Amino acid sequence: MTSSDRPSRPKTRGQSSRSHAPRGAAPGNPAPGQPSGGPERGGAPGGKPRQKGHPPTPPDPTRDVAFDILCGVVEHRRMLENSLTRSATAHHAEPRDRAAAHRIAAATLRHLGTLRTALEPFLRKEPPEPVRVALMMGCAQLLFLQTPPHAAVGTTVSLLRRRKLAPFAGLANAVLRRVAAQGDAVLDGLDQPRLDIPPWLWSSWSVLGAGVPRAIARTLSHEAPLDITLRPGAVPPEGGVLLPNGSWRFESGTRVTELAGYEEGAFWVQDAAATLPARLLNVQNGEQVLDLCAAPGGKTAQLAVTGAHVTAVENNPARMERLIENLARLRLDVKTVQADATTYTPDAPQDAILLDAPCSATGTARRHPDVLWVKRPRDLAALTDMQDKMLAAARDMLKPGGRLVYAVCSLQEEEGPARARAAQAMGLVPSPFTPEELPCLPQAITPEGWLRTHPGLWAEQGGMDGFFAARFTRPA
Ligand SMILES: C[S@@+](CC[C@H](N)C(=O)[O-])C[C@H]1O[C@@H](n2cnc3c(N)ncnc32)[C@H](O)[C@@H]1O
Repeated sequence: MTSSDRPSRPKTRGQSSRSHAPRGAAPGNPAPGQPSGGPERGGAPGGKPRQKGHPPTPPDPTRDVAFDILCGVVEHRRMLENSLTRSATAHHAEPRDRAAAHRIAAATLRHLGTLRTALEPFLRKEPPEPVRVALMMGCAQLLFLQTPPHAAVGTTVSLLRRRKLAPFAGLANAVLRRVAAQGDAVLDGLDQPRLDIPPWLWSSWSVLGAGVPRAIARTLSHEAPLDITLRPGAVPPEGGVLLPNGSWRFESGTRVTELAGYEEGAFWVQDAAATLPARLLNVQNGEQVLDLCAAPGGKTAQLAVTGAHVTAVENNPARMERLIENLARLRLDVKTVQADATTYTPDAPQDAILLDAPCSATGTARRHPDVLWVKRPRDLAALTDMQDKMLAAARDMLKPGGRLVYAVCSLQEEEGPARARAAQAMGLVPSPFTPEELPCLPQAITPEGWLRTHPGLWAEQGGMDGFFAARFTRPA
């Protein structure tokens, strides 16, 4: 993380000096510490910790995996999913440990700027970054996950000891006990929405309208609900709410595999906003349709249920496997091709193409809060270059008069409006969307006839992912 991406911190630090070291010990945490950046009380002369006297720390794959994920994001800009798989294997984490680790890591990432700033008054010295990560993780459990204080404090202290950071166990004990004692008061006066979005993203979202960055940030502070798309005629599982676009929404934390009809292929997981680009391609029964960049296949499924002849192209073998599994569960007849969308040549020119291009995915930060802290402005150039190559390739795969919808789950200008203009410069003719085509969300159609959704829309129902889409035709 670069310093410019970090939320600004208050300059004054004084509360620690007014504080008193806590008395007593949390379970599994026998030595109360001191509220300073120094080593745990009882350290040997010369600053070396005395390890004697502490019982062995119990294994805790949940916190180990969450800590690895967070260090991966904060220190190495590694995506959450990559660290999750690697760390879960290393720590022999059971599925429920993985799920719990994901929940802790995601809550910490959703509130990363707030946690960093809230901890400042408790720290006299800057701790090493992994220690700060452990403190933020402990704090997130206390303030946002309602973990009982003894568990949040004790597990953080044990984690530091397991990770050869024992000299900071006392600091963690003291700081987290003080945070637990003060509770939500530690958040008083903090502009949480502003702190939890890196400044470069906040300012880049201002073009979406006054107040939009704040509306987005508010939605991103909550876990996203689960949305599904029903196949035509299927019975919706119980417990969902019907959204204006036809998606069914379930509470966050709902296990999709436990919903009635999952095994039978009655529905697929798809955010409400993600349903819009394929819908706006207006695919008809019998048309030849290409889905470029198809996995995991929500949009492929939408195209296939129309009765069109769909070919799904995906270059990533693991994601292709997932796409094939999903299509098999849904019993949908789709031709799948593992290929690079920039060089693939279809057997015949196509009636319609959906290009859901790889992108920064900043529109999906509700589900993937790591995106906020992993992506940098300089990552955009390689993505926009790839998007242009894909647009040019897609143009050449179309019949004269054929339709193309370009879509990205990004909120960034460079990947949205700028690419639509690039497509026009490549000879593609704009075919603007109209608000009448989208009566469920007319406010998402821009004056240019593009689709722009963001997480602040339908906020009272839990928001939606951010998407940009534009439609074109190939001239005759
Ligand atoms: C935004 S995701 C697609 C989501 C998908 N359309 C859906 O609705 O489920 C982009 C996909 O493009 C794939 N991809 C990236 N580069 C590609 C390339 N050169 N050729 C084909 N697929 C590519 C990625 O592996 C990823 O699965």
